Amino acid sequence: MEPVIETFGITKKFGDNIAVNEVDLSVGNGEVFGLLGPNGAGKTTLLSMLCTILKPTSGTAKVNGYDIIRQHSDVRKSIGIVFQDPSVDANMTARENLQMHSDLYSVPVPEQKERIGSVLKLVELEDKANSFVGTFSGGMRRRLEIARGLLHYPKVLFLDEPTIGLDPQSREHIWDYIRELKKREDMTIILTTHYMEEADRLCDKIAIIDHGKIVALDSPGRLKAALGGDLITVGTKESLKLSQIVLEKKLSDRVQAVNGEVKITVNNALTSIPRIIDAATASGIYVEYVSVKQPDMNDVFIHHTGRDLRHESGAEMLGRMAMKKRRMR
Ligand SMILES: Nc1ncnc2c1ncn2[C@@H]1O[C@H](COP(=O)(O)OP(=O)(O)OP(=O)(O)O)[C@@H](O)[C@H]1O
Repeated sequence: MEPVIETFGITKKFGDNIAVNEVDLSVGNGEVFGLLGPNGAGKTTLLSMLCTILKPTSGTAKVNGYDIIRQHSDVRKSIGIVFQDPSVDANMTARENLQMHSDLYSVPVPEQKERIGSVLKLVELEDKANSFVGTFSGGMRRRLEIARGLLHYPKVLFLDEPTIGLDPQSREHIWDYIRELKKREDMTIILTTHYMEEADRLCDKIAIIDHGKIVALDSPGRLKAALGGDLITVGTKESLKLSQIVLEKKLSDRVQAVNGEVKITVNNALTSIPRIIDAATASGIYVEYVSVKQPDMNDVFIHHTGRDLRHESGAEMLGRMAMKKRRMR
């Protein structure tokens, strides 16, 4: 099967900073493909190059068979973009916003009314068609932006952090629309996220990106299975010291100390836990708690990047959103 997106050593440098570093990846038709990574990993930069908003420093990519450098206007016509930059006008109604975009993208006039009705229906905003966008909640605006990105029948939809800052219920709604789109319109969807649950539940494939490089790429199920075994989490103030002891005593060779916890992957937790606690006690380390589970996406992420994203505060998230919006202008 011919990939819908294919990148060839695509690279973007900002001065000495290599934001995207020789990335090769391919996305198949009809896939929901997630770029998952910590702040500054290069997700938005990669997406922006694929959308022809930014030009690569070297390498290139094909989107829908078109080269992003030589055939950028063909790429643009064949894709839908929903980025962080607020792209709907608060002083217009939902329908007026969509009407303006249809004209901009030359959606044939006889088809416009039906198309606008159909995208509004998809994001459940039909009854708000004539309301001013200024009165919409954050989630409703995001839904309208997605509807807008779909008006010209794109074959590929690019979504930059589609649910950032939304409450859990609005997030679930957006996930439903994305799933529906994939099913109904046979569309390929590529999105960036730093929400583990979003990547896990929504994406067919996930590329974990860190320091501009893809460090893992597979289906969520296979990424989790690759970690294997039981994951023991030990809470202690001396997580670094305990992780070294576990390694020295060969209790496991997969150990990471993150945020006051030690994550230890073992074949059998039942036999390993007493030995880990004995080793800790013998070294005078106080163990606050111990838990066991099968690895989830967050563990996959920690395994590949050495970082835990769950600890981002609301203020950090808002700061990041503001910075992104500034950069997109
Ligand atoms: N226009 C720009 N000028 C200079 N540096 C930039 C620009 N855009 C991005 N960068 C830098 O490139 C790197 C990758 O940024 P990018 O926004 O792609 O990361 P990201 O994974 O989307 O992160 P986040 O989730 O925080 O938005 C960062 O170090 C960032 O500071």
